[in-house]
Order: sequence, then structure tokens, then C-alpha cells
Amino acid sequence: MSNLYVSVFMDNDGVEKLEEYRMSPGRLVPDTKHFVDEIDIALSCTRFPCITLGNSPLVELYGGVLYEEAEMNLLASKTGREYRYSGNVVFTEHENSEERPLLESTHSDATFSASDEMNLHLLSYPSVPFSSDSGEPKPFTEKSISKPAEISSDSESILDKPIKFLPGLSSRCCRQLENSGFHTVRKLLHHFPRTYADLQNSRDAIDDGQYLIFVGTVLASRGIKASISFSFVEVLVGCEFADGNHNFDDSNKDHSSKQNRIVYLHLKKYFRGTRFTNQSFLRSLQSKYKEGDHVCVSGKVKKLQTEDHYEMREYSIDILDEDGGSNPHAERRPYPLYPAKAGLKPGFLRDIISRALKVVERDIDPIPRMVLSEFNLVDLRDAYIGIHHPRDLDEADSARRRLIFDDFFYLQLGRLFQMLEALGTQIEKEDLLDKYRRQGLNTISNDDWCALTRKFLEALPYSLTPSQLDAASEIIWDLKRPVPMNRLLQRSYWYSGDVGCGKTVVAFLACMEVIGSGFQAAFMVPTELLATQHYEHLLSLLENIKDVDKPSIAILTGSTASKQSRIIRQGLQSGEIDMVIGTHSLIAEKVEFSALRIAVVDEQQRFGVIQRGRFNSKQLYYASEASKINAKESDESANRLYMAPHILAMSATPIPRTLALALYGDMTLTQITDLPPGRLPIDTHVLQSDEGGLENVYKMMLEELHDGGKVYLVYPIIDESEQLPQLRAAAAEFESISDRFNGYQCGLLHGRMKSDEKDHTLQQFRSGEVRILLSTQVIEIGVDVPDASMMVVMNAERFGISQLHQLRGRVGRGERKSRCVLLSSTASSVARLKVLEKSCDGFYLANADLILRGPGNLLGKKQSGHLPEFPIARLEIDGSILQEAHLAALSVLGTSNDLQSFPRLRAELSMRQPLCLLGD
Ligand SMILES: Nc1ncnc2c1ncn2[C@@H]1O[C@H](COP(=O)(O)OP(=O)(O)OP(=O)(O)O)[C@@H](O)[C@H]1O
Repeated sequence: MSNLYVSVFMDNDGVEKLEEYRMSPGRLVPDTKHFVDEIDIALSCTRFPCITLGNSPLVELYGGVLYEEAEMNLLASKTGREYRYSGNVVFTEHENSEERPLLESTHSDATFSASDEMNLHLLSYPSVPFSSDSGEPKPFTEKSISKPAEISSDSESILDKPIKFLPGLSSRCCRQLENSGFHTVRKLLHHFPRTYADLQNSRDAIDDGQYLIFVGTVLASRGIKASISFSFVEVLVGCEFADGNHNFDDSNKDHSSKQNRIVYLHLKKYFRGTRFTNQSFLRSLQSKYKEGDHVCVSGKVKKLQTEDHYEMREYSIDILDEDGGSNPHAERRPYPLYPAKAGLKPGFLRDIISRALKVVERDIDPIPRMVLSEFNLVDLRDAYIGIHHPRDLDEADSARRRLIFDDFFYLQLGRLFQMLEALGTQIEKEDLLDKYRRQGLNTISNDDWCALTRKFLEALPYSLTPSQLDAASEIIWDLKRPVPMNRLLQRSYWYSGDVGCGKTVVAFLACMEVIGSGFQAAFMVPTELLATQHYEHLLSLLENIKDVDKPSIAILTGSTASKQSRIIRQGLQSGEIDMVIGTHSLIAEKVEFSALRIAVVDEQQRFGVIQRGRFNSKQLYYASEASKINAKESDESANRLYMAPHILAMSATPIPRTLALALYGDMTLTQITDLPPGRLPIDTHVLQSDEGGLENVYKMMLEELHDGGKVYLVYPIIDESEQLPQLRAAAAEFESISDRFNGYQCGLLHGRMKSDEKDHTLQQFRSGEVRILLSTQVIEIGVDVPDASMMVVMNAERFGISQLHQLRGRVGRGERKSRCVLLSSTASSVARLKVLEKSCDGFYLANADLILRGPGNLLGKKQSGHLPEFPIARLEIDGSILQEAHLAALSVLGTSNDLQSFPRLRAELSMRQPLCLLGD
């Protein structure tokens, strides 16, 4: 992680806020609080310049910005009371008696504000408290500071102890933490860093805003009362960057020498409130770091005007042991950056979390050792330390993996545990576990497929790829089981490739198997366009079949005429129709099946969970005539009579919701890991759509058309918009494109067209009658015209990266070399879009999208709706951990169905939040 990147997102310090105020003359009423904050700092900086040593040059102040203000402030303070800030005293008398400023804070904010106040209550326990009245140390009362946790006295894990069990927290501080949702130690430890700053050793150039790490020697320290209610502490640390020996005491030494460069760090903390101007308080802070102490400092640097002098207001400082070891930042560790939460500042949270880590015992891990070693997981305590105080990014990564594993594991465990509990006999339990174990091995050879399926396979115009065959065998194995299948078919997470891996034919094979066994199939797609495409595709494949009865196939969508629709419904109810392809009309109340055995849900993420569930919950399944007869003959068939249909969901882009469904333990994954042969990578170009750019693209289109290709022109809108004049519109450009490409027929496709018009246009494009198809993003989902060879996306900046990737997948589906041109109307978007030139890996692009959209999600991505929240898992890339967690849960439950052999695991499971079940 580059420093540049990190620094962009850090809080500004007070000086910048002042500048902001100065630069906005239109602002009539200043934000008095900030104003006063800044004035206080400016004032103190002016009246108390940085520590200087011997006769070394005066250390000048922050980048000049403050001079003017500071001088003005100083004058003001000399002439009147304007800046004698007295109103905002932090503690009331009552509070004083209960809570005291304590001395070991490493809080990281420049000035002391309401929430910083708590930082001062954080002490390593015990410490020396101060009375506000006398300045004399006064013993803590039980009321003021909690005792060190009596952690391991009972069986409850420290993780689930209330936050007050952390040593040294004042009751006020506990309250604040609780109000912000940190009720337990676990909640606190699960507040993960949003990213890490890469602490650089600063031998090279030191730039403003960098997070750096230094090892040096304390040269001086002072605590200053700057005004009646404002104080600060400054520690001066000298760091030598050279091989020679430099004596810090020798202040006359030429410190600018290239060989013996010394960098001076002025660590400053500011306090507001009369209580903190107390001399004893300031003296004790001052004496905390003594001259000659060997220290490690890490944090954000700000250049001062004097060469080699830097100010740090956000920092951590640790006194190094004699041997220089055992301090968290000494070894250039990644520096955790936390998100603020409910008003609690990141620096404060960092302190409390460090404190919590110290009380976590070694033996807190409920997951059995055997599972940890089998899946190569770090111990839970190490994971907490690794995520909060990693030695390096690899350690953070292992920690993250372990914590994600936990999220997935307990969900899987809970779900499977519930399912096992519901079963009566041991045999049933074993059978269930068996179903989920080693899914990859559960395949059925195509010799054992039914005759219809085999004939269908033989009649295909191409051979299936090995992974298509494996996927079909795996699914057909499931179809032969007496337990309803709930399976997701998608392309593999891990291979780099585009969409179009050939799922449809695999699903067709599954449907054939069911039909060949005397049942019915339903195939639900999100758009009418796709329904027609699949319907026609299937009919064309069936045409080649010989020597078996061909199944009867129907199409049912919202546009099907009502008379036709009634006939189809009757056919489904009577069993005359074997398979229906359609949109969500298939799950309408009045659609009944005679013997529905499989429901395929294509592009399933487009359907709500509830819609998909309708296949399960409604009276869609009745036994076929054949199975009714069989039912009388065997118990097994009798069970089948009442079985819910198998569900085969398909997704081109696995998305979080999809994977979350998979988390529920009863949805299994089948992955296609290769592409049909002969596919060539798509050449992608990102261009700006100025005059020249557009002309170039039109030239490329013409070449493509001359060569016999077909072109998609994708527009963000249908008609021109007055509000967004920069956007090109499909309908508006139809004429001009037709004129320009005279001799090549153009077609128009968009969402406002009637269904049959859309089908007709797509059909024309497919047949080659239309060579240029102007469309909106309606083609994004599933449209398959294998010989379409070029796509131009207008105003590409209006689309998300993943969406563009999905659109681009409409070309390159055949053996012809294809290209995709993304035209951006703004120069600034070109860089963002360039990522598509480099990669055609959907997961990589989803990630890039996430990072481009902002750093807030670097470590975590929250889910919405009914789904559980995974604080750090990124479901689109953590699929392999999900699989491992699934196997681990099976392994544990295989050893002990009721978890009696793993009491801690059982306890942990019950501690975790109740499983949240999906919408329906
Ligand atoms: N084994 C194969 N060999 C050659 N072509 C194939 C093979 N399997 C599928 N195809 C063809 O590849 C194209 C893409 O297949 P399909 O539409 O099933 O992909 P998909 O996985 O559903 O893609 P998407 O999710 O992007 O729509 C189709 O034209 C299909 O006929």
C-alpha cells in the first residue's frame, strides 16, 4: 500500500481546517469551535516555538500557513481576552471526581476535543492519578477505574466479557464504548483496521503526510501550559540516518551532512481544558520520555520549515527495550488505520484495541486443533494479534483468512447442525453428510445417463469441454438422489476468462435427464429476450436428435397471448408439456405442473430470493403418472412423490448474494473451469470520444463490417436527454449511423420495445440481416450471438466496471477474433476504464471496481438485507475459504453429529448470533 494512497484518506489536522476557513470568504459565521482550536494551536506555536537544541537554528512553524493567523492571534491575546478560551472546559466538577486525565495515552489527534477526552482516561493500569485541586496524586477509587480483568476465573471466554473487563477504563469511557456498539471484548476486537499504512524507513525523501517509522533517541521533552485552558506536550526525538556514529548531544555537529543526517521529530499533543494545564499533569507527561531514551516512533509526518525538522501529531511512541525488541512498531510493521465509529476516533480505538489484545489469553480458540492444522489456520489469538498488530502484510493476510474462515465456518456449522438435528436416524444423518462431502467426487458416468440425455449429447454440434462434462455428471448424480438438489452452476472463481463458458447446455442436459425419467423441467430467465433465445436454441439442438421421443417444449412469458398461455398452463398441468422456458411468469400462482422435477434459474442474481423460493414452496410438484404407478410399488418412489423440485441456479458473475446463499450449507457449487475451444481473447481499447476518437472508431467498425463481422453499438440511454446533453442516445443516433454505414442494415434494440419487436431485431442480427445493432444495456444479460465480433460502448464512463465486463462478454463468444471499444466522453474517466484493457478476469475487475470506488471497503464489505454481515470477508473473492469452511464443518459434524465431543465449539456456536434465514 503506498503512502500516497493512504495519506489521501486521513483526517486533516487542525491547521488544514484553519486554512479551509481562511480560504472561504463567503462563510459569514465561522465554526467557532474549530476557529478557537486553531487559534489555540497557532497561539501556542507562536509563543512557544519548537524545542531547539544548543545553538541549532530556530525551528520554524508549519508551512507558513499559520504565521499570519498566529501573529494576529498573538496580538489579540496581548490586547484583550478574545482568545482566552474559557468556555469549553471539558469536565464538570462532578466528572472530575470520577474521571481523571491519565498519562499513558498515545492518542493521535492534534487537539483535544470531546471524544479525545476519553483518551486521557485510558491508562495502563495502575497509573498515577492527579487531583484537579491540589495536583497531588490521589489513589483511584473502584468507581473510577475498573479493576484488571479477572479473566480466566470462569469458563466464559474473555471475548464475551463486557467491555468493562478491560483494565483501566473509566466508567465514562466504558459507557461511550458501549454506546458505540462495543459491548464486549469480541466486538472491540472485531473492529478491524480498514487498511494498513506501510511504515517506511525514512532514509529516502520524507514527504508530508507519509506514515513513517523512526528509531531514535529522546533529546528533550516539555509540557507547556499555553493558556488558561490550553496545554501541550512536545517530545523531541533525534533519528540518525547514517553508518557513522553521531552523538546527539553534540548539537553543533553539521547535521546536514549527507553521511550523518539527523532528522528531528517534534511529537506534539495538545490538550484543552483547565484540568490539563495542571502543572503536575504536565510535568508527569514531560518526564514520561527521558532524555536518552531509545524510542521507536511511527505515524504521520508533517514537514516544518526548518530543514530536517518534522512535526508529528498522530503518532505512536514506544520506548525500546535494551535489546531493542518486543515493541509493536519497531520492526517496520504495517500501521493499522481504523475506521472511526459512532464518534470514536481511530486513534482512540487503536489504543483500546491494543489494550484488549493484551488480555486475550492463548487458550481461547474453540476450533479444534485438528481443524486448524488441516486447513492451515492460525490460532484465534494469533489471528486477533495478526489483524491488529501484524508483523507484515502476510501475517495480516493469514489473520484475515482465519477470521473470514470463522464467519463462514460457524454459519455452515450452524446450518448443518440444524439439519442434522432435524433428522431422526443415524443413517439419515450419515446420508446427509455424505451428500455434502467431497462434492467433486459425486459424478455419474454418461453411460448411466438416460437415453434422451445421451442422444442430446451426441447430437450437439460441438463436444463438451471436460469441465462441462464434469459439471453435467455432477448435477445428474444429484438429480438421481432422493434429496432435493440446491446447486449453483457458475464459472470458476479462479480462472481468468470472460463470460460465455457454456452453462446453458449443461443445464439443458440436466433438464433432458429429468424429462427422460418421466418428469418435467422449468427454465426461468430474467428477460423475455433471453427466454426466446434459449427456447430457439433448445429447439435447434433438439432438431438433430434421432431415435428417441423428442420432448415437448413451450415458452411462457408476460407477452404470451392469454389464450396461448392458458393452453400452455393446461399442458403443464396435464403433463403433456415436458419443459417450459419462461420469465417469472413461471412462478405465477396459476401455473401448476404435473411432475416438476427441476427448476433451472438462469442469471439467478436477477431474481429475488423469494421469487426463487417459490419453486420450492408452491405446489409445483406432483408425481408423474409413471411415478404414481411406481409409488405403489416402492417406498422410495412414494418419497419422491412429495419431493420438492431440484433447483439449479446459474450465474455468470458470482455475486455476494449468490455466495451468501451458498453459505447456508445446502447450496452446493459446481464450477466450470474452462472455456469452449477456439475462443480468442477480446482486444479492448479505451478511447476518448472527441472528434478524432469517434472517427477512428467508425473506421474500425467499417473494417470489421467489410471483414464480415457484426457490431454492437451500446448506448447509455434510448432518447436524448436535456438534462444530460453529453449522453449519446440509441434511438437518436439510429438515423445518422444508418446513413454513415450505408449498405449495412442497422437494428435498434431497447427496453421500451415490445417483446416481439425485440425478438425480431435480435433474430435479424443473429441471422446477419442486421449487421449493426444499436442497443441499450438490455443485451447485457445472456444475449448470445456467437459471431458478433465488435462492440462499441458510448459514454462508457456511465457504466460500472463489472457491468462493462458483462457487456463485453457479448462478443468473443465464437471463434472470430473480437474487439471492444470503450468510448469515454471525459478524459478523467479514461484511467478508470483502462483496467478493462488489462484484464478480462471478472473477479479482478470486481476488485478493481471496489478499490476505485473507495478505500472504505478495502478489508470489508457489508452485505445488506436479510444476509448476515461479514466484517472482513469479500464474498466475491473469498470463495475458496467458504469451501474450506464447508468441508471443516462437515468434518467436525462427521466426528460428532451433536457436537458433544466439542463442547467449546458448541458453546461458541450458541454464542454467535442466531442464524438469519433468508427472506422466505
Ligand atoms: N463445448 C462447447 N464448444 C463450443 N461452443 C460451445 C460449447 N459450449 C457452449 N458453446 C457455445 O458457447 C456460447 C456461450 O454459451 P452459453 O450461452 O451457454 O454461455 P454462458 O455460460 O451462459 O454465458 P453467459 O453467462 O455469459 O451468458 C454459446 O453460443 C454456446 O453454443
